[in-house]
Amino acid sequence: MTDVMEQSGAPAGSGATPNGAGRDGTIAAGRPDGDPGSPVTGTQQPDAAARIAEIRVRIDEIDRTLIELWQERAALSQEVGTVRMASGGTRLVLSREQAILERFRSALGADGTQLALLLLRAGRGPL
Ligand SMILES: O=C(O)C(=O)C[C@]1(C(=O)O)C=C[C@@H](O)C=C1
Repeated sequence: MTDVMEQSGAPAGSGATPNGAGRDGTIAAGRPDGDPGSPVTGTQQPDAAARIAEIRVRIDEIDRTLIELWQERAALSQEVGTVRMASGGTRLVLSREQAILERFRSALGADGTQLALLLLRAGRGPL
């Protein structure tokens, strides 16, 4: 795929969205062997391209950590729910959810609220 195609969005009829994800959220592999390879940097300037590649190493580390933490949190949240319901308690504790929503909102603003809603849903399922 060329830079021009990257900038102008997905090829017509590919079913992909501008960020590269398909309608179902999956990312198509860039190579036939399934290895996504090294995505283009979006610049032709070598120094800028080198710096972008360097920064992306750390971004990829952060993303891996976020995914691990997301999965760990969801598993812990599910365990809390299982323990509570097995002991005759409620599936949810809304006051606790409110406190978590407020924690994320005060740290990150409106996006924090959206993030917290997704985190809570990952653990206890949709309301
Ligand atoms: O802390 C709890 O009691 C949980 O059950 C975990 C959790 C969460 O994911 O943070 C999930 C459901 C509850 O309604 C509140 C919070």
